[in-house]
Amino acid sequence: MVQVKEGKLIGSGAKFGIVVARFNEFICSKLLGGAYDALHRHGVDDADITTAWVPGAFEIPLIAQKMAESGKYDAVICLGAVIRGATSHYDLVCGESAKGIAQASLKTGIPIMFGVITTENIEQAIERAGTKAGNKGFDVATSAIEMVNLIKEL
Ligand SMILES: Nc1c(NC[C@H](O)[C@H](O)[C@H](O)CO)[nH]c(=O)[nH]c1=O
Ligand SMILES: CC(=O)[C@@H](O)COP(=O)(O)O
Repeated sequence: MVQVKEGKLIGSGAKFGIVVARFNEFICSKLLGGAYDALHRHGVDDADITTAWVPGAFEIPLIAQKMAESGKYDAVICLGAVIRGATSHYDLVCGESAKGIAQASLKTGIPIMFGVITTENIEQAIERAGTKAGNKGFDVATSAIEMVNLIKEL
């Protein structure tokens, strides 16, 4: 009989860190609201959520790793919005943010969720921050709950 493991979407009792970028705050605040909504609707109390604001997506990995290393959190949710400008800066910020978050998760063994939206324009960002494409903050927060419970099952 094949053993199948998957995480339940029950968040009560788990502790979550959130790292959110202030750059494009109009978008990121909506992502944060979506993450709070997901955590609350899956039973997470405000007392079990800690939110840290950083200047931009480039700074997310460091604070996410610090949170993960602290032992205080079962998962860390990273939220940001990188919107392409006129130069190659977009590619560097996206790449380093994604790589840094992934490396921090593997280094610490704590689920660190990639909730940084990377878009070609503001319209695409708005679509992913609570309009026609949903709210990516809600999605990654829900995935964080799943990962916390999956790890407990292993
Ligand atoms: N252009 C965007 C940035 N740029 C700022 C960097 O993330 C970083 O804060 C700065 O280079 C100082 O180290 N950040 C975003 O989150 N989104 C952008 O679109
Ligand atoms: C994603 C970015 O870093 C972007 O906002 C920077 O804009 P620009 O490439 O026009 O300097």
